[in-house]
Amino acid sequence: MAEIEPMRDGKIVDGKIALSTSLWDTSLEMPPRQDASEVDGRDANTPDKWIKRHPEMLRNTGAHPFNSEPPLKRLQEAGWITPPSLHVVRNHGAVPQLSWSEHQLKITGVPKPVNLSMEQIASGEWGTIVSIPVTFICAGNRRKEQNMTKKTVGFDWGAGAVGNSVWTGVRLCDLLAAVGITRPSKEHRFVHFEGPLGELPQGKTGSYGTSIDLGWALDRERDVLLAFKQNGELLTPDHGFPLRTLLPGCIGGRMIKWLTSMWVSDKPSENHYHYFDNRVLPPHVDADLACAEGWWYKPEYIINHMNINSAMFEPRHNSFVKEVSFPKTLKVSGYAYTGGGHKIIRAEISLDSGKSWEITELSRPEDEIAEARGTDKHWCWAWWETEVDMSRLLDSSCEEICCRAWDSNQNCQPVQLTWTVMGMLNNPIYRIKIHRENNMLWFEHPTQGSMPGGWMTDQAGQFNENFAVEATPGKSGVAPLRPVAAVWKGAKIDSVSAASPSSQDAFKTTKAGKLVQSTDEWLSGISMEEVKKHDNETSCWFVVKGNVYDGTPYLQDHPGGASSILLAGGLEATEDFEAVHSTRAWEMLKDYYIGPLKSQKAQTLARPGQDLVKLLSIFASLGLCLVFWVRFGRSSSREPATSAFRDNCGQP
Ligand code: HEM
Repeated sequence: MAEIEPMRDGKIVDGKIALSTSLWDTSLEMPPRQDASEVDGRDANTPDKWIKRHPEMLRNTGAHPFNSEPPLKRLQEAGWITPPSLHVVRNHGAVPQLSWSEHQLKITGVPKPVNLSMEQIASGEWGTIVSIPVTFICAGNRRKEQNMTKKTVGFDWGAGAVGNSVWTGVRLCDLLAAVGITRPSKEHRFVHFEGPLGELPQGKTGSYGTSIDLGWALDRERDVLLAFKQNGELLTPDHGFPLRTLLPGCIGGRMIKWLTSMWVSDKPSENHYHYFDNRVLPPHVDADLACAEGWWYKPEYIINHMNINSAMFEPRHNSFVKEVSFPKTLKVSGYAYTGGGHKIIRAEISLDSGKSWEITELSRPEDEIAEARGTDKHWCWAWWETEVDMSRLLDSSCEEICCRAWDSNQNCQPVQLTWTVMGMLNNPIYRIKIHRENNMLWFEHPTQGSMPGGWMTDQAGQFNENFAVEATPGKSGVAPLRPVAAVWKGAKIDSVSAASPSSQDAFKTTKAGKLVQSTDEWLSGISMEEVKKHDNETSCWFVVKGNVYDGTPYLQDHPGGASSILLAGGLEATEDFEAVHSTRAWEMLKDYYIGPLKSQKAQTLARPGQDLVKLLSIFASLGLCLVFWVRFGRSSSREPATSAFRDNCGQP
């Protein structure tokens, strides 16, 4: 083994990491890590207050749990290899605090069960240590486009839920061989992975787990790793320190972080998240039907391998070119990825809403690595770019720039979005709208992840001066003669128009919700002062759309964990609630209603004795808070939950 695949322990030498190859040596330069130097104020009151996170990472579920993607601009500027600090993170709850010296991986259900320390795993005695570049993608990448069409059960992700790093670890097939498993049998068909027990609110064991077919795990060509390093350094807590699984070509949701136990059995996983997460169901199935008809349990709807996808880095959202300084050409660039080890063979753009497609210049740094490895497997994203003649963009018949990619299996992205209840693997062609106004041209992406803006959102068509950036001119100023890939001769393809999401109407009733108690007084109106007093485990109220809810009885069962509700305790939480929840969750919310919020006016009238000076001082401090808030953004999670992540202003 060691002869055909030498030990590659991921050490950085002269800024480079030697990769695992069998034919000749090759290495990859590592980008600057860009680690944060201090804990972000937004984490201060959460269980993750010990973790330093890049301040520009966009938070898609408020302050906690940390579900985060980099703005597209930062992702692109970081380069083809993504530093851990700017790499997408999906956490279902608090990050477990584990130690390298004490952590053990328990392996059972095998002929030679064993508990392995991290030192043992990293020693190379249980399998050669290998280093390979792999693109990691959250299956929710681009989900906000689905949510803007109709709310799914998942929270918003923009197009930045993707990162590419060099991962170092031991091959699962080698480790399995060392514990006595070299091929599937009737008793040995699935390999299970699980994180720490009791880590999460849901499921019998409270742990995140899944299983994959043993044949997949044993296939050396599929490069399944138990990884302990990312880009040459030990994993960061958010990426699974000290040990995680890494399944190239697969969705992130199957790669278990903080890996604690592994076993082999004759049945697939029964873990809660194995069934109720990472599924693509047919579009007619909503959350209720999925439960009523058992769709979660149908094995064919599980998702493992990534589908083909692409998106544009440039022109950036809200970027512009002014008439006085129109460049000759404009740079159009983006990324593309696919699953299952296939490779992206071309990326195309269309300037006529998909009737014809023109081939762009593709960059696939992985080719040389795959060659040196002697494999046809491709696990990394491809980048592409081209330049477009400004005269074509100025022509009013050009309404949008679209992109799509093709892979070596001739898979291509669909023209239209297909809605599904979890909104996963969303991959229709990516469309940037072109606006012509005030002697300038400006560009609008479909969404912005957790940031406001985008032609699919309520803010469609609104140019934001505060975040405006100049679009990048083309490199050479001469548009290449791009080969036209295909021309659609059929009926006109309409460009997709902006769909306004229908936000939930304010809920009105005179009765308390089924699961809480209220009083006549509260049902006639509750002051914000009263709400503020209920901000802890014994009584946790929050305000959504002018109504007050008592979330206390739901703390322990909440899928987002008790801390998400506690963080909203005593606060106005409409925007954060809206960002995350499905129609079903909005229905459930009604059961926790305890009364309407008293309007500011009503509260003032109810206290005629209050002198004017006191009122003025309240308004003055409110004004000051607002100025402070707008100026510095939110740094403490005890500030109003509303807009918790909207002010994180690194515009993609
Ligand atoms: C009693 C009130 C609440 C109910 C009934 C409720 C219900 C739910 C449900 C059913 C989900 C699963 C996803 C879905 O179906 O939408 C969920 C997820 C979530 N909720 Fe709530 N929720 C409540 C309050 C809150 C509050 C006040 C916050 C914070 C503002 C919050 C933050 C979250 C987060 C972050 C998740 C996502 C967890 C993940 O997927 O990682 N929830 N909630």
